[in-house]
Amino acid sequence: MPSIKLSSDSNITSNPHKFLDLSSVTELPDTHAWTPQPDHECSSPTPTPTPTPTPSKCNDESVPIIDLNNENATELIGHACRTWGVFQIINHNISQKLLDEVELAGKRLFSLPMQQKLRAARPHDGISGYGVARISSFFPKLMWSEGFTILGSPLEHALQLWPQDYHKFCDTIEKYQKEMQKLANRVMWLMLGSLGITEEDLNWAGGGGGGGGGGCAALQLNSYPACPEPERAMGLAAHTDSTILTILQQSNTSGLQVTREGAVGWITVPPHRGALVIHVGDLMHILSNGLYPSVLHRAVVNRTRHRLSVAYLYGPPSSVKISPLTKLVDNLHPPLYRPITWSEYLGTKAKHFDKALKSVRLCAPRNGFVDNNNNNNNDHNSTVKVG
Ligand SMILES: C=C1C[C@]23C[C@H]1CC[C@H]2[C@@]12CCC[C@@](C)(C(=O)O1)[C@H]2[C@@H]3C(=O)O
Ligand SMILES: O=C(O)CCC(=O)C(=O)O
Ligand SMILES: [Fe+2]
Repeated sequence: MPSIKLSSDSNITSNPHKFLDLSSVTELPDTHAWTPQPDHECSSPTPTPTPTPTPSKCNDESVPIIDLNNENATELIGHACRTWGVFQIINHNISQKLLDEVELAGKRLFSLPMQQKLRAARPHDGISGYGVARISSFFPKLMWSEGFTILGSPLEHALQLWPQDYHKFCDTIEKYQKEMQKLANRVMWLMLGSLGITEEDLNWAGGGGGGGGGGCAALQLNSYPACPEPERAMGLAAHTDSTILTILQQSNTSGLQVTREGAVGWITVPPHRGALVIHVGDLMHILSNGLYPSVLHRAVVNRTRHRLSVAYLYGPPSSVKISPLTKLVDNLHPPLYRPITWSEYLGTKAKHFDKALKSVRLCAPRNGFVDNNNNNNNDHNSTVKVG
């Protein structure tokens, strides 16, 4: 498991003392008042999610739901990645019991008194622990959420939060990390398989057999308390994930919204009990040489319901340089991105946020014009150390 440390010159601030105890606030403070957001479908409670979602082919309106037992899963996933950059999966073999347990562990954590949570506050130059969203510094207003990031072992944080009774949290998180690692590796190989990529083309990723070899990950617990004025608040501002892929578990309250090229506005991803959402991340976009878009997404909040989400942010091992896969590159399709490690990319994201991908780009096709001049970014100072 990795240890990721932000270097001190990072642009990301993580001052936990900005924290209001959101669950006790009855009026939206100015610090959290965003201008009203279009497509904020958040003022009415979500009905209980449907127990058995119907797998669908891609259509224009809703994010596809893909049954991993479907014999055409590879093609369906490939199509969803090209057209949406996001899809939901069912029959993924993660037990409902484990999904419920991790949700409960998150609820237990966020319902602790603020003083206790602050004992595990994310250090100013760090990545793991309790804090506001890392991307907060790029926005003038604060988000209506609190987060907890775990890298590798949860033990240190569990001891800070529950000095006597840390076992329960650790057991659940460790079991979840193990299962998610296998699933992330399997889904990654389904995504790559549909591009014709085989094990010989990618030697760090440990094959698609579900052994889980290769990647590193961060686990992010997000809590969105009920909000007195949801249409003026923002749970988690629009972003793409700096990952190969992200596995997102959302509790039974909707809030996740995505965009899709060609579609107008935000599209809600409805929660389905037992289904997991998969996001194509920026590093998969690079690997696929731009064939798979990384999905722009955000989380909105709700007037009456508390919402919890758990994101398993999956990336490559620290020393691996990620670049467009050789098989996808030829004279007609030059590499669009320069090689970059996950740590370097996290540093770039911390500095440039939504311009991060662009800053790694080699050639921007403009009316067929190839432009190699915007590779001006070495970002050595903002490298994030992984491993
Ligand atoms: C491995 C990762 C990926 C991180 C940074 C680091 C740990 C925490 C992740 C998130 C989780 C919440 C959204 C995000 C945008 C954020 O603010 O923190 C993510 C970010 C990224 O995907 O860039
Ligand atoms: O809460 C959600 O639905 C989104 C969370 C998310 O985007 C993240 O943790 O990266
Ligand atoms: Fe995200």
